[in-house]
Amino acid sequence: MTIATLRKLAAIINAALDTLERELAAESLEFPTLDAPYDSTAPPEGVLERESAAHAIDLIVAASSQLCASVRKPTLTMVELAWQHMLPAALRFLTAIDVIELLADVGPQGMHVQDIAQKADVDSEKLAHALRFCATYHVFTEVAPDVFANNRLSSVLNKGKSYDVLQTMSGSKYEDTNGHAAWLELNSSTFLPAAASLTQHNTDPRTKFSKEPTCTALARGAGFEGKSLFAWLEEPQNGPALQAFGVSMRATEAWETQDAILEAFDWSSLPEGSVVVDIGGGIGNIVFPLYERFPHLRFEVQDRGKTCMHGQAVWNKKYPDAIASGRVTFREHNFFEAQPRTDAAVFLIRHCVHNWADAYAVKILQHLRNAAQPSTRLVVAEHILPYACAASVLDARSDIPGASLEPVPEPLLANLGRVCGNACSLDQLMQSILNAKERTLEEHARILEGSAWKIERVNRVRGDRLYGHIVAAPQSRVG
Ligand SMILES: C[S@@+](CC[C@H](N)C(=O)[O-])C[C@H]1O[C@@H](n2cnc3c(N)ncnc32)[C@H](O)[C@@H]1O
Repeated sequence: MTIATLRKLAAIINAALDTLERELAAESLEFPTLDAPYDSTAPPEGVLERESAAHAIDLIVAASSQLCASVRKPTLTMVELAWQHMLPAALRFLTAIDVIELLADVGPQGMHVQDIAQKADVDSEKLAHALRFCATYHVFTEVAPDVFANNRLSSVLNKGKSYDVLQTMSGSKYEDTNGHAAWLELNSSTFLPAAASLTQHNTDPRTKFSKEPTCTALARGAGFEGKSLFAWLEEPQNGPALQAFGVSMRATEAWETQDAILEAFDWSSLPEGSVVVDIGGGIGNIVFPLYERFPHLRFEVQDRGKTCMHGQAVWNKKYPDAIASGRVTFREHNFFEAQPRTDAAVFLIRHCVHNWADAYAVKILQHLRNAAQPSTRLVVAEHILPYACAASVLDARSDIPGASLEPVPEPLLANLGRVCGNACSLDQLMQSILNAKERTLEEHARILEGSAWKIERVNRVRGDRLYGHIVAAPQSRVG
Protein backbone atom coordinates (compact mmCIF):
# COMPACT_ATOMS: atom_id res chain seq x y z
CA MET A 1 0.00 0.00 0.00
CA THR A 2 1.42 3.34 -0.99
CA ILE A 3 0.13 6.88 -1.09
CA ALA A 4 -0.21 6.34 -4.85
CA THR A 5 -2.68 3.50 -4.17
CA LEU A 6 -4.68 5.69 -1.81
CA ARG A 7 -4.73 8.42 -4.46
CA LYS A 8 -6.11 5.91 -6.97
CA LEU A 9 -9.03 5.35 -4.62
CA ALA A 10 -9.57 9.10 -4.29
CA ALA A 11 -9.42 9.45 -8.09
CA ILE A 12 -12.13 6.76 -8.48
CA ILE A 13 -14.33 8.75 -6.09
CA ASN A 14 -13.73 12.01 -7.97
CA ALA A 15 -14.41 10.47 -11.38
CA ALA A 16 -17.64 8.90 -10.09
CA LEU A 17 -18.74 12.24 -8.61
CA ASP A 18 -18.15 13.81 -12.05
CA THR A 19 -20.49 11.20 -13.54
CA LEU A 20 -23.20 11.98 -10.98
CA GLU A 21 -22.82 15.72 -11.46
CA ARG A 22 -23.05 15.36 -15.25
CA GLU A 23 -26.13 13.10 -15.17
CA LEU A 24 -28.01 15.36 -12.74
CA ALA A 25 -26.94 18.62 -14.41
CA ALA A 26 -28.22 17.32 -17.75
CA GLU A 27 -31.68 17.54 -16.19
CA SER A 28 -30.98 20.66 -14.11
CA LEU A 29 -31.17 18.60 -10.93
CA GLU A 30 -29.12 18.62 -7.72
CA PHE A 31 -28.00 15.67 -5.62
CA PRO A 32 -30.55 15.10 -2.81
CA THR A 33 -29.37 16.41 0.55
CA LEU A 34 -28.72 14.00 3.44
CA ASP A 35 -30.65 16.40 5.70
CA ALA A 36 -34.05 15.91 4.05
CA PRO A 37 -36.32 12.83 4.11
CA TYR A 38 -35.94 10.33 1.25
CA ASP A 39 -38.58 10.57 -1.48
CA SER A 40 -38.16 7.72 -3.95
CA THR A 41 -40.46 9.50 -6.42
CA ALA A 42 -38.43 12.75 -6.54
CA PRO A 43 -36.83 13.39 -9.98
CA PRO A 44 -33.17 13.17 -8.80
CA GLU A 45 -33.83 9.71 -7.34
CA GLY A 46 -34.97 8.53 -10.79
CA VAL A 47 -31.65 9.69 -12.26
CA LEU A 48 -29.71 7.94 -9.48
CA GLU A 49 -31.48 4.65 -10.27
CA ARG A 50 -30.12 4.64 -13.83
CA GLU A 51 -27.37 2.20 -14.64
CA SER A 52 -24.48 4.68 -15.05
CA ALA A 53 -25.39 6.68 -11.92
CA ALA A 54 -25.97 3.53 -9.86
CA HIS A 55 -22.57 2.22 -10.95
CA ALA A 56 -20.92 5.54 -10.01
CA ILE A 57 -22.52 5.33 -6.56
CA ASP A 58 -21.23 1.76 -6.15
CA LEU A 59 -17.71 2.94 -7.01
CA ILE A 60 -17.93 5.75 -4.43
CA VAL A 61 -19.14 3.34 -1.72
CA ALA A 62 -16.44 0.77 -2.59
CA ALA A 63 -13.57 3.25 -2.87
CA SER A 64 -14.46 5.36 0.17
CA SER A 65 -14.84 2.35 2.46
CA GLN A 66 -11.59 0.83 1.14
CA LEU A 67 -9.90 4.20 1.74
CA CYS A 68 -11.19 4.31 5.34
CA ALA A 69 -10.11 0.68 5.95
CA SER A 70 -6.67 1.53 4.53
CA VAL A 71 -5.88 4.76 6.34
CA ARG A 72 -7.45 4.36 9.77
CA LYS A 73 -5.55 2.87 12.68
CA PRO A 74 -6.54 -0.85 12.51
CA THR A 75 -7.30 -1.19 16.21
CA LEU A 76 -9.86 1.60 15.95
CA THR A 77 -11.53 -0.02 12.95
CA MET A 78 -11.68 -3.40 14.68
CA VAL A 79 -13.14 -1.90 17.85
CA GLU A 80 -15.76 -0.17 15.75
CA LEU A 81 -16.65 -3.44 14.01
CA ALA A 82 -17.00 -5.18 17.37
CA TRP A 83 -19.63 -2.62 18.35
CA GLN A 84 -21.76 -2.84 15.23
CA HIS A 85 -24.58 -4.69 17.00
CA MET A 86 -25.32 -1.63 19.17
CA LEU A 87 -26.52 0.43 16.21
CA PRO A 88 -29.54 -1.74 15.33
CA ALA A 89 -30.30 -2.00 19.06
CA ALA A 90 -30.55 1.80 19.29
CA LEU A 91 -32.50 2.04 16.04
CA ARG A 92 -34.97 -0.58 17.23
CA PHE A 93 -35.60 1.37 20.43
CA LEU A 94 -36.23 4.57 18.44
CA THR A 95 -38.47 2.77 15.93
CA ALA A 96 -40.48 1.04 18.66
CA ILE A 97 -41.39 4.37 20.30
CA ASP A 98 -42.25 5.90 16.90
CA VAL A 99 -39.62 8.67 17.03
CA ILE A 100 -39.38 8.77 13.24
CA GLU A 101 -43.08 9.50 12.81
CA LEU A 102 -42.99 12.08 15.60
CA LEU A 103 -40.09 13.90 13.90
CA ALA A 104 -41.81 13.60 10.52
CA ASP A 105 -44.62 15.76 11.92
CA VAL A 106 -42.28 18.61 12.91
CA GLY A 107 -40.03 18.81 9.84
CA PRO A 108 -36.47 20.12 9.48
CA GLN A 109 -36.32 22.22 12.66
CA GLY A 110 -36.53 18.99 14.64
CA MET A 111 -37.64 18.41 18.23
CA HIS A 112 -35.88 18.62 21.58
CA VAL A 113 -35.28 15.26 23.27
CA GLN A 114 -37.14 16.45 26.37
CA ASP A 115 -40.28 16.82 24.27
CA ILE A 116 -39.79 13.53 22.47
CA ALA A 117 -39.12 11.75 25.77
CA GLN A 118 -42.21 13.25 27.40
CA LYS A 119 -44.45 12.13 24.53
CA ALA A 120 -42.91 8.64 24.42
CA ASP A 121 -42.67 8.28 28.21
CA VAL A 122 -38.98 7.29 28.19
CA ASP A 123 -35.80 8.57 29.84
CA SER A 124 -34.65 11.72 27.99
CA GLU A 125 -30.95 11.10 28.66
CA LYS A 126 -31.03 7.55 27.25
CA LEU A 127 -33.03 8.83 24.31
CA ALA A 128 -30.58 11.66 23.56
CA HIS A 129 -27.63 9.30 23.59
CA ALA A 130 -29.36 6.77 21.33
CA LEU A 131 -30.27 9.52 18.87
CA ARG A 132 -26.74 10.98 18.92
CA PHE A 133 -25.25 7.52 18.33
CA CYS A 134 -27.43 7.11 15.26
CA ALA A 135 -26.81 10.69 14.08
CA THR A 136 -23.08 9.97 14.28
CA TYR A 137 -23.68 7.27 11.67
CA HIS A 138 -25.73 9.79 9.62
CA VAL A 139 -29.13 8.41 10.66
CA PHE A 140 -31.02 11.51 11.99
CA THR A 141 -29.51 15.01 12.15
CA GLU A 142 -28.66 16.74 15.42
CA VAL A 143 -29.68 20.23 14.30
CA ALA A 144 -28.79 21.85 17.67
CA PRO A 145 -27.63 20.33 20.97
CA ASP A 146 -30.25 17.70 21.93
CA VAL A 147 -32.52 18.69 19.04
CA PHE A 148 -32.99 16.00 16.39
CA ALA A 149 -34.63 15.90 12.98
CA ASN A 150 -35.27 13.14 10.48
CA ASN A 151 -32.98 12.88 7.49
CA ARG A 152 -32.58 10.86 4.30
CA LEU A 153 -31.65 7.68 6.18
CA SER A 154 -33.94 7.78 9.22
CA SER A 155 -36.97 8.55 7.05
CA VAL A 156 -36.67 5.12 5.41
CA LEU A 157 -37.91 3.63 8.71
CA ASN A 158 -41.11 5.71 8.63
CA LYS A 159 -44.09 3.36 9.01
CA GLY A 160 -46.20 5.67 6.87
CA LYS A 161 -48.76 6.58 9.53
CA SER A 162 -48.95 9.66 11.71
CA TYR A 163 -47.60 9.48 15.26
CA ASP A 164 -51.10 9.96 16.69
CA VAL A 165 -52.57 7.16 14.57
CA LEU A 166 -49.76 4.82 15.63
CA GLN A 167 -50.59 5.49 19.32
CA THR A 168 -54.17 4.28 18.78
CA MET A 169 -53.18 1.04 16.99
CA SER A 170 -53.55 -2.20 18.90
CA GLY A 171 -52.37 -4.55 16.11
CA SER A 172 -49.15 -4.58 14.12
CA LYS A 173 -47.76 -1.15 13.31
CA TYR A 174 -45.92 -2.64 10.34
CA GLU A 175 -48.97 -3.51 8.27
CA ASP A 176 -49.06 -1.56 4.97
CA THR A 177 -45.51 -0.25 5.41
CA ASN A 178 -42.48 -0.37 3.12
CA GLY A 179 -41.16 -3.20 5.32
CA HIS A 180 -37.93 -1.49 6.43
CA ALA A 181 -38.98 -0.97 10.06
CA ALA A 182 -40.23 -4.59 10.16
CA TRP A 183 -36.90 -5.80 8.73
CA LEU A 184 -35.04 -3.88 11.43
CA GLU A 185 -37.31 -5.32 14.13
CA LEU A 186 -36.86 -8.88 12.89
CA ASN A 187 -33.08 -8.65 12.65
CA SER A 188 -32.52 -6.83 15.90
CA SER A 189 -34.79 -9.09 17.97
CA THR A 190 -36.09 -12.38 16.55
CA PHE A 191 -32.88 -13.26 14.67
CA LEU A 192 -30.44 -11.75 17.17
CA PRO A 193 -29.87 -14.92 19.27
CA ALA A 194 -28.40 -16.53 16.11
CA ALA A 195 -25.41 -14.17 16.22
CA ALA A 196 -24.61 -15.04 19.81
CA SER A 197 -24.86 -18.80 19.15
CA LEU A 198 -23.09 -19.03 15.78
CA THR A 199 -19.62 -19.92 17.08
CA GLN A 200 -20.93 -22.58 19.47
CA HIS A 201 -23.07 -24.04 16.67
CA ASN A 202 -20.19 -24.07 14.16
CA THR A 203 -17.70 -25.71 16.54
CA ASP A 204 -19.86 -28.18 18.50
CA PRO A 205 -19.21 -31.70 17.05
CA ARG A 206 -22.94 -32.41 17.29
CA THR A 207 -23.97 -29.48 15.12
CA LYS A 208 -20.99 -28.13 13.19
CA PHE A 209 -21.65 -30.03 9.95
CA SER A 210 -25.43 -29.78 10.13
CA LYS A 211 -27.25 -28.68 6.99
CA GLU A 212 -30.64 -29.28 8.60
CA PRO A 213 -33.12 -26.40 8.98
CA THR A 214 -34.08 -27.80 12.38
CA CYS A 215 -30.56 -27.63 13.84
CA THR A 216 -29.35 -24.06 13.40
CA ALA A 217 -27.54 -21.43 15.42
CA LEU A 218 -30.84 -19.57 15.81
CA ALA A 219 -32.70 -22.69 16.97
CA ARG A 220 -29.97 -23.22 19.57
CA GLY A 221 -29.97 -19.59 20.68
CA ALA A 222 -33.74 -19.11 20.73
CA GLY A 223 -34.44 -22.58 22.14
CA PHE A 224 -36.44 -24.23 19.35
CA GLU A 225 -34.07 -27.03 18.24
CA GLY A 226 -35.89 -29.76 16.33
CA LYS A 227 -38.20 -27.28 14.57
CA SER A 228 -37.64 -25.21 11.44
CA LEU A 229 -37.72 -21.42 11.56
CA PHE A 230 -40.92 -21.31 9.51
CA ALA A 231 -42.74 -23.83 11.70
CA TRP A 232 -41.55 -22.02 14.84
CA LEU A 233 -42.70 -18.65 13.48
CA GLU A 234 -46.18 -20.10 13.02
CA GLU A 235 -46.55 -20.95 16.72
CA PRO A 236 -49.18 -18.76 18.43
CA GLN A 237 -46.69 -16.87 20.63
CA ASN A 238 -44.76 -15.79 17.51
CA GLY A 239 -47.69 -14.13 15.74
CA PRO A 240 -46.11 -10.63 15.75
CA ALA A 241 -42.78 -12.00 14.48
CA LEU A 242 -44.50 -13.93 11.67
CA GLN A 243 -46.37 -10.82 10.66
CA ALA A 244 -43.19 -8.73 10.75
CA PHE A 245 -41.53 -11.42 8.64
CA GLY A 246 -44.26 -11.23 5.99
CA VAL A 247 -44.21 -7.43 5.80
CA SER A 248 -40.41 -7.25 5.92
CA MET A 249 -40.26 -9.08 2.59
CA ARG A 250 -41.34 -5.77 1.02
CA ALA A 251 -38.04 -4.30 2.17
CA THR A 252 -36.19 -6.96 0.22
CA GLU A 253 -37.33 -5.24 -2.98
CA ALA A 254 -34.74 -2.58 -2.16
CA TRP A 255 -32.03 -5.21 -2.58
CA GLU A 256 -32.68 -5.12 -6.29
CA THR A 257 -32.78 -2.38 -8.88
CA GLN A 258 -36.22 -0.68 -8.67
CA ASP A 259 -38.97 -2.86 -10.20
CA ALA A 260 -36.27 -5.22 -11.51
CA ILE A 261 -38.82 -8.02 -11.80
CA LEU A 262 -40.36 -6.23 -14.80
CA GLU A 263 -37.10 -6.72 -16.74
CA ALA A 264 -36.18 -10.07 -15.21
CA PHE A 265 -37.86 -11.95 -18.05
CA ASP A 266 -39.52 -11.09 -21.37
CA TRP A 267 -42.99 -11.19 -19.81
CA SER A 268 -44.63 -9.54 -22.83
CA SER A 269 -43.58 -12.50 -25.01
CA LEU A 270 -45.86 -14.88 -23.09
CA PRO A 271 -49.21 -15.73 -24.78
CA GLU A 272 -52.48 -14.24 -23.50
CA GLY A 273 -53.71 -16.01 -20.35
CA SER A 274 -50.32 -17.55 -19.50
CA VAL A 275 -49.93 -18.56 -15.88
CA VAL A 276 -46.97 -17.39 -13.81
CA VAL A 277 -46.62 -19.42 -10.60
CA ASP A 278 -44.81 -17.65 -7.77
CA ILE A 279 -43.31 -20.45 -5.69
CA GLY A 280 -42.96 -19.66 -1.97
CA GLY A 281 -44.33 -16.28 -3.00
CA GLY A 282 -45.07 -15.06 0.54
CA ILE A 283 -47.82 -12.46 0.39
CA GLY A 284 -47.27 -12.22 -3.38
CA ASN A 285 -45.54 -8.84 -3.19
CA ILE A 286 -43.22 -9.50 -6.11
CA VAL A 287 -46.26 -10.06 -8.30
CA PHE A 288 -47.63 -6.55 -7.61
CA PRO A 289 -45.71 -4.78 -10.44
CA LEU A 290 -46.23 -7.72 -12.84
CA TYR A 291 -49.97 -7.69 -12.16
CA GLU A 292 -50.14 -3.97 -12.88
CA ARG A 293 -47.93 -3.94 -15.99
CA PHE A 294 -48.92 -7.20 -17.77
CA PRO A 295 -52.73 -7.50 -17.88
CA HIS A 296 -52.52 -10.50 -20.24
CA LEU A 297 -50.97 -12.68 -17.50
CA ARG A 298 -52.52 -14.68 -14.69
CA PHE A 299 -50.75 -15.44 -11.44
CA GLU A 300 -50.80 -18.14 -8.81
CA VAL A 301 -49.01 -17.47 -5.52
CA GLN A 302 -48.10 -20.62 -3.58
CA ASP A 303 -46.94 -20.67 0.04
CA ARG A 304 -47.69 -22.14 3.44
CA GLY A 305 -51.30 -21.86 4.60
CA LYS A 306 -51.03 -18.98 7.08
CA THR A 307 -48.94 -16.92 4.70
CA CYS A 308 -51.49 -17.47 1.91
CA MET A 309 -54.26 -16.24 4.20
CA HIS A 310 -52.26 -13.14 5.04
CA GLY A 311 -51.46 -12.63 1.34
CA GLN A 312 -55.10 -12.87 0.31
CA ALA A 313 -56.03 -10.19 2.84
CA VAL A 314 -53.25 -7.92 1.55
CA TRP A 315 -54.33 -8.39 -2.09
CA ASN A 316 -58.04 -7.87 -1.33
CA LYS A 317 -57.17 -4.54 0.23
CA LYS A 318 -54.66 -3.39 -2.39
CA TYR A 319 -56.31 -4.79 -5.56
CA PRO A 320 -59.96 -5.64 -4.74
CA ASP A 321 -60.52 -7.14 -8.25
CA ALA A 322 -57.46 -9.35 -8.44
CA ILE A 323 -58.65 -12.42 -6.55
CA ALA A 324 -62.35 -11.82 -7.22
CA SER A 325 -61.74 -11.87 -10.99
CA GLY A 326 -59.61 -15.03 -10.80
CA ARG A 327 -56.55 -13.33 -12.30
CA VAL A 328 -54.68 -13.93 -9.05
CA THR A 329 -55.05 -17.08 -6.99
CA PHE A 330 -53.42 -18.27 -3.80
CA ARG A 331 -52.73 -21.94 -3.17
CA GLU A 332 -51.46 -23.52 0.00
CA HIS A 333 -48.67 -25.77 -1.24
CA ASN A 334 -45.60 -27.36 0.32
CA PHE A 335 -42.83 -27.03 -2.24
CA PHE A 336 -41.32 -30.32 -1.05
CA GLU A 337 -44.32 -32.12 -2.53
CA ALA A 338 -45.31 -32.75 -6.17
CA GLN A 339 -46.14 -29.48 -7.94
CA PRO A 340 -49.88 -29.40 -8.82
CA ARG A 341 -49.61 -26.79 -11.62
CA THR A 342 -48.46 -28.49 -14.81
CA ASP A 343 -49.56 -25.61 -17.09
CA ALA A 344 -47.16 -22.92 -15.85
CA ALA A 345 -45.54 -20.70 -18.46
CA VAL A 346 -43.08 -19.54 -15.81
CA PHE A 347 -42.19 -20.82 -12.37
CA LEU A 348 -40.88 -17.79 -10.52
CA ILE A 349 -38.97 -18.53 -7.34
CA ARG A 350 -37.56 -15.60 -5.42
CA HIS A 351 -35.63 -15.76 -2.18
CA CYS A 352 -36.59 -19.36 -1.50
CA VAL A 353 -33.59 -21.46 -2.59
CA HIS A 354 -31.38 -19.25 -0.41
CA ASN A 355 -33.37 -20.53 2.56
CA TRP A 356 -32.22 -24.11 2.02
CA ALA A 357 -29.01 -26.13 1.93
CA ASP A 358 -28.19 -27.67 -1.46
CA ALA A 359 -29.87 -31.07 -0.98
CA TYR A 360 -33.17 -29.39 -0.06
CA ALA A 361 -32.89 -26.75 -2.80
CA VAL A 362 -32.45 -29.52 -5.37
CA LYS A 363 -35.63 -31.23 -4.13
CA ILE A 364 -37.65 -28.01 -4.52
CA LEU A 365 -36.32 -27.45 -8.03
CA GLN A 366 -36.86 -31.10 -9.04
CA HIS A 367 -40.57 -30.83 -8.24
CA LEU A 368 -40.79 -27.80 -10.51
CA ARG A 369 -38.84 -29.62 -13.23
CA ASN A 370 -41.20 -32.59 -13.00
CA ALA A 371 -44.22 -30.32 -13.53
CA ALA A 372 -42.64 -28.32 -16.38
CA GLN A 373 -43.67 -28.43 -20.04
CA PRO A 374 -40.89 -28.08 -22.65
CA SER A 375 -41.87 -24.41 -23.03
CA THR A 376 -41.94 -23.71 -19.27
CA ARG A 377 -39.19 -21.46 -17.98
CA LEU A 378 -37.86 -21.18 -14.46
CA VAL A 379 -36.83 -17.75 -13.17
CA VAL A 380 -34.71 -17.88 -10.03
CA ALA A 381 -34.39 -14.45 -8.40
CA GLU A 382 -31.51 -14.41 -5.94
CA HIS A 383 -28.19 -12.80 -5.14
CA ILE A 384 -25.32 -14.11 -7.22
CA LEU A 385 -22.43 -13.71 -4.81
CA PRO A 386 -19.26 -12.45 -6.51
CA TYR A 387 -15.89 -13.53 -5.12
CA ALA A 388 -13.88 -10.93 -3.20
CA CYS A 389 -10.87 -11.69 -5.42
CA ALA A 390 -10.68 -11.10 -9.17
CA ALA A 391 -13.32 -13.28 -10.80
CA SER A 392 -12.12 -16.67 -11.95
CA VAL A 393 -13.13 -18.28 -15.23
CA LEU A 394 -15.53 -20.48 -13.27
CA ASP A 395 -17.24 -17.53 -11.58
CA ALA A 396 -17.66 -15.62 -14.83
CA ARG A 397 -19.19 -18.69 -16.55
CA SER A 398 -18.66 -16.84 -19.81
CA ASP A 399 -20.61 -19.56 -21.67
CA ILE A 400 -23.84 -18.31 -20.05
CA PRO A 401 -25.19 -15.15 -21.69
CA GLY A 402 -25.36 -12.29 -19.20
CA ALA A 403 -23.27 -14.05 -16.56
CA SER A 404 -19.97 -12.17 -16.90
CA LEU A 405 -19.24 -9.10 -14.82
CA GLU A 406 -17.48 -5.98 -16.06
CA PRO A 407 -14.03 -5.67 -14.45
CA VAL A 408 -13.74 -3.00 -11.74
CA PRO A 409 -10.93 -0.39 -11.56
CA GLU A 410 -7.76 -1.13 -9.56
CA PRO A 411 -7.27 -1.27 -6.57
CA LEU A 412 -10.91 -2.02 -5.69
CA LEU A 413 -11.92 -5.47 -4.51
CA ALA A 414 -13.49 -7.42 -7.38
CA ASN A 415 -16.85 -7.56 -5.57
CA LEU A 416 -16.65 -3.82 -4.75
CA GLY A 417 -16.19 -4.57 -1.06
CA ARG A 418 -18.83 -2.82 0.99
CA VAL A 419 -21.19 -2.77 -2.01
CA CYS A 420 -21.36 -6.56 -1.59
CA GLY A 421 -21.61 -6.25 2.20
CA ASN A 422 -25.40 -6.56 2.38
CA ALA A 423 -25.36 -9.73 0.27
CA CYS A 424 -22.62 -11.20 2.46
CA SER A 425 -24.48 -10.22 5.64
CA LEU A 426 -27.57 -11.93 4.28
CA ASP A 427 -25.46 -14.97 3.48
CA GLN A 428 -24.30 -15.14 7.11
CA LEU A 429 -27.86 -14.62 8.33
CA MET A 430 -29.13 -17.46 6.11
CA GLN A 431 -26.40 -19.71 7.47
CA SER A 432 -27.20 -18.91 11.09
CA ILE A 433 -31.01 -19.05 10.92
CA LEU A 434 -31.50 -21.81 8.31
CA ASN A 435 -28.15 -23.54 7.61
CA ALA A 436 -28.54 -22.09 4.13
CA LYS A 437 -26.69 -19.51 2.04
CA GLU A 438 -26.52 -16.95 -0.74
CA ARG A 439 -24.85 -18.64 -3.73
CA THR A 440 -22.11 -17.88 -6.21
CA LEU A 441 -23.03 -18.54 -9.84
CA GLU A 442 -21.20 -21.86 -9.62
CA GLU A 443 -23.28 -22.83 -6.60
CA HIS A 444 -26.51 -21.84 -8.38
CA ALA A 445 -25.45 -23.82 -11.46
CA ARG A 446 -24.76 -26.89 -9.31
CA ILE A 447 -28.26 -27.05 -7.80
CA LEU A 448 -29.95 -26.22 -11.11
CA GLU A 449 -28.02 -28.86 -13.04
CA GLY A 450 -28.65 -31.29 -10.16
CA SER A 451 -32.39 -30.84 -10.69
CA ALA A 452 -32.29 -31.04 -14.52
CA TRP A 453 -32.62 -27.35 -15.32
CA LYS A 454 -30.24 -25.78 -17.84
CA ILE A 455 -29.33 -22.13 -17.36
CA GLU A 456 -30.21 -20.19 -20.54
CA ARG A 457 -29.14 -16.76 -19.39
CA VAL A 458 -28.59 -14.49 -16.41
CA ASN A 459 -30.42 -11.18 -16.42
CA ARG A 460 -28.54 -8.59 -14.42
CA VAL A 461 -31.12 -5.81 -14.59
CA ARG A 462 -29.49 -2.43 -15.32
CA GLY A 463 -26.03 -3.89 -14.70
CA ASP A 464 -26.77 -5.10 -11.15
CA ARG A 465 -23.57 -6.89 -10.04
CA LEU A 466 -25.02 -8.62 -6.99
CA TYR A 467 -28.51 -9.60 -7.90
CA GLY A 468 -29.56 -11.75 -10.81
CA HIS A 469 -32.53 -13.42 -12.43
CA ILE A 470 -31.39 -16.81 -13.66
CA VAL A 471 -33.57 -18.08 -16.50
CA ALA A 472 -33.49 -21.86 -16.96
CA ALA A 473 -35.13 -24.37 -19.31
CA PRO A 474 -36.04 -27.97 -18.50
CA GLN A 475 -33.50 -30.67 -19.34
CA SER A 476 -34.38 -34.35 -19.68
CA ARG A 477 -36.79 -35.47 -16.96
CA VAL A 478 -35.56 -36.69 -13.57
CA GLY A 479 -37.31 -39.03 -11.15
C1 LIG B 1 -37.81 -15.44 2.16
S1 LIG B 1 -39.47 -15.71 1.86
C2 LIG B 1 -39.64 -15.17 0.18
C3 LIG B 1 -41.01 -14.68 -0.12
C4 LIG B 1 -41.21 -14.12 -1.52
N1 LIG B 1 -40.87 -15.10 -2.54
C5 LIG B 1 -40.41 -12.85 -1.74
O1 LIG B 1 -39.49 -12.86 -2.56
O2 LIG B 1 -40.72 -11.84 -1.10
C6 LIG B 1 -39.56 -17.49 1.71
C7 LIG B 1 -40.98 -18.00 1.61
O3 LIG B 1 -40.94 -19.44 1.53
C8 LIG B 1 -42.09 -19.92 2.21
N2 LIG B 1 -41.91 -21.34 2.56
C9 LIG B 1 -41.11 -21.87 3.50
N3 LIG B 1 -41.21 -23.19 3.51
C10 LIG B 1 -42.11 -23.52 2.55
C11 LIG B 1 -42.64 -24.75 2.07
N4 LIG B 1 -42.24 -25.92 2.58
N5 LIG B 1 -43.52 -24.71 1.06
C12 LIG B 1 -43.92 -23.52 0.53
N6 LIG B 1 -43.45 -22.32 0.94
C13 LIG B 1 -42.56 -22.32 1.95
C14 LIG B 1 -42.18 -19.02 3.42
O4 LIG B 1 -43.47 -19.06 4.02
C15 LIG B 1 -41.83 -17.66 2.82
O5 LIG B 1 -42.97 -16.97 2.39
